[in-house]
Amino acid sequence: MAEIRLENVGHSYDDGATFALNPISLTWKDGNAVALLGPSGCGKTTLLNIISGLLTPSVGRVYFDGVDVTDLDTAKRNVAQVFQFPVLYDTMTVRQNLAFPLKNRNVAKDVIAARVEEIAELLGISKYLDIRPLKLRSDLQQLVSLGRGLVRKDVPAILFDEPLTVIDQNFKWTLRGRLKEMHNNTRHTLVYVTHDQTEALTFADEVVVLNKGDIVQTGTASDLFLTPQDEFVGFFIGSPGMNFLDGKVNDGAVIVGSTQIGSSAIANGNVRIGIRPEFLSLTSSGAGVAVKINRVEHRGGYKLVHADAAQGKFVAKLANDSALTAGQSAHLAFDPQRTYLFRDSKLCGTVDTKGAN
Ligand SMILES: Nc1ncnc2c1ncn2[C@@H]1O[C@H](COP(=O)(O)OP(=O)(O)OP(=O)(O)O)[C@@H](O)[C@H]1O
Repeated sequence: MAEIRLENVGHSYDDGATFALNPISLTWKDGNAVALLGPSGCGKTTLLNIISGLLTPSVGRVYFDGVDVTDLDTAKRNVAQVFQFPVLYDTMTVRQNLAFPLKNRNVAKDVIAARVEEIAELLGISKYLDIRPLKLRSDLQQLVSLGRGLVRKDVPAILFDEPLTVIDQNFKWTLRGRLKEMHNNTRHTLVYVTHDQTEALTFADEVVVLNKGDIVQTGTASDLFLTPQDEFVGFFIGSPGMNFLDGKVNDGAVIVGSTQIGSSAIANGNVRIGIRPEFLSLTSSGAGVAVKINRVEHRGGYKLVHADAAQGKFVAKLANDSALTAGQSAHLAFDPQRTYLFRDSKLCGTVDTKGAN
């Protein structure tokens, strides 16, 4: 396994007129599981293909364990890859498909046999080992594809491009758990592209959030959830995402409408106040910003309350025993320790409880 380092790597598909991936520098530690997360078109696959060698970057250099591999093709980089859809040989059985990457490298027969059994067990496909893959459902075929990616232990990295797209929703949970367990045991360097935040957050040690060709934040699941550095991350991570209300800072006081919600040392001026639906409270009487409830959504274990304040629309995630109903007025209170201030989309400060009313 290898440390992967990118130095000022960027890519343009139109000779520099626009960049699908703006130049970035980063280092992923040997043995880490990294997820590349972002909406469609943000540059995830471009970045993955640059690492695999399918794409030569327009600028910058790629290093595996300090060795410059920028000009090496995929085969020479020796990485394992799993794509969105199955890539298998139908002239071979599942067992032979799984064995192929090892056989190709002259691994001893008994070692291959044991490893194939181990991977099949991990993926729950042991009973299909002697069948040809095209006889299987597409999700089972994709499991075989995953197995082919996972079977070798001597690769610098395993690269996954949305590998669970065709897998049944319920089995995805199981499989993610098994992949995580496998990673804990083997500490392969894994790079995993997904647009699904649950997949990224449950799987990866480190999540890289991309938007419009830029890395907007890199962090653990809780970094991204609790301290988004950018409004995009606040909104993109979480279900529903972070709320943003218009506010201002005036001589240290953080104010929404006419309510002081706390204090902050940042300069006077307008701010966007970011707070997650989990950390808002709504009461039918008392202090706080005046709001009107629009809609109450029952979600089984909790309620989502959609409301309007003069400073913006927002959603609060409340316990099932909340008695608030659509059409009524309410008061919004903030958890200052979980409230963040943004300017020009970037995090610029936090809120102190001092002065809150
Ligand atoms: N071969 C190509 N030629 C021209 N433009 C491309 C090519 N591949 C990707 N792009 C463009 O580059 C940008 C980034 O695409 P990329 O596939 O890396 O994004 P992505 O985040 O992986 O999206 P998706 O989740 O939809 O695959 C997009 O605007 C896309 O249209």
